[in-house]
Amino acid sequence: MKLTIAVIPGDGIGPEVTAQAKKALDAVAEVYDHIFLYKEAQMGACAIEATGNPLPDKTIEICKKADAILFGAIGELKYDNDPSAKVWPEQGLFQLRKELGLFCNIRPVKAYEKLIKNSPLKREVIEGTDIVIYRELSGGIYFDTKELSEDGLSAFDVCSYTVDQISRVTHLAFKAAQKRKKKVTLVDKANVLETSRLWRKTVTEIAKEYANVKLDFMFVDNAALQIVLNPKQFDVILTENLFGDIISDEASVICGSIGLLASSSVGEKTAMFEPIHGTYPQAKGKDIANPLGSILSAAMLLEHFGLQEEADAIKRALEKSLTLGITTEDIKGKNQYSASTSKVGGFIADYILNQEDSNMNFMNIHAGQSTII
Ligand SMILES: NC(=O)C1=CN([C@@H]2O[C@H](COP(=O)(O)OP(=O)(O)OC[C@H]3O[C@@H](n4cnc5c(N)ncnc54)[C@H](O)[C@@H]3O)[C@@H](O)[C@H]2O)C=CC1
Ligand SMILES: CC(C)CC(=O)C(=O)O
Ligand SMILES: [Mg+2]
Repeated sequence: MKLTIAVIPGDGIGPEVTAQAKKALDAVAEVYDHIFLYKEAQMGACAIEATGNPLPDKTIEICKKADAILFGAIGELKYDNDPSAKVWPEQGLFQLRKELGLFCNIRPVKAYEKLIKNSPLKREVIEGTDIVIYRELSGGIYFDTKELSEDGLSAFDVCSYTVDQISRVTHLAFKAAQKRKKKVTLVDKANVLETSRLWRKTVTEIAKEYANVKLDFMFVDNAALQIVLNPKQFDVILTENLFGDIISDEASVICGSIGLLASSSVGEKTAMFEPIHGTYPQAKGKDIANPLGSILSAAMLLEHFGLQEEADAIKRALEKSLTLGITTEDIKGKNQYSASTSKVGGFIADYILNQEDSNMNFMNIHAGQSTII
């Protein structure tokens, strides 16, 4: 298959982790005889520095022409800490999601056997957890009117949703549940918010079309508790933009690190693949960030095009890296045995290239070390 992939590395650790995802894709292309062409584009703080605009027109054009988009992360402390900034990196991401009509962000969360001991949660709580969060991505409080009063003493952000926005993501969530454990949990705040009441009404109606899927409801404050108390009760979580953003970061604790969580953002015409984390500015340029979320996002990209065998090859390589303990310091703690971002990415690419004979790569990576864990 020939695919043109727009690559937006972004800011902070974005370029470092995206480079590892590309290595994995290149290895897949070689082994499975595909052609992946990359078109790099700027977005975020780097784009502001270069052009004054967090989302240059050229980036939109490259993304619209591509078959899919691989995205790192955007954002920089300089802008986070300047409330009076006129333009900021995150605007680029939100505008791109809008331009491309990306309305559903899919975030799988699972407990990896090898990493259960790395989670601060107990084994018996998280073992076997397999959740997928369907986060609405085009509406809600992130997208509607926001204003600071002239005297600077008050501000508002409007949260709005339409039935159409709710319906399209709901259908995707129910279709996913049909192929899984047949349960959808709608996370909302319907005891307080009018938008949440519209969500409940709309989702309840749509649920009738999926008779084999059980629908239940949970208020978001309780969901934040239940995700760490009893995550195994969830199958598909369906929720609005802000709640999905927050509870998915929380759910990443189940995996052992947010650096492991991947996502796909889908629209009618295209899809973007991105780790769920941000730019982790403290790690920028240090080659210590976990690249697995970005690499798994590349696997989701392949799945999107029906390349399941290829996606599975990436996932097996990832599992092997966990088994061998070739992991970054967020997993292992900072010590002599933690591997760098590029070494983890290199191992995964080599493992795919060498048709899964890991021994040689393992020796290369750990040359001079007699033990690894
Ligand atoms: N999709 C995007 O581009 C996102 C961008 N951001 C932006 O990123 C910047 C930093 O935001 P934060 O709130 O600090 O969130 P963050 O996700 O960048 O980092 C939070 C914490 O998660 C951990 N972490 C994140 N990614 C990791 C990785 N790959 N490997 C190991 N550990 C990792 C680190 O402990 C870090 O301190 C801000 O400017 C924010 O706006 C935040 C979230 C998403
Ligand atoms: C730029 C961020 C506010 C977006 C975010 O946190 C996310 O989409 O997960
Ligand atoms: Mg987020």
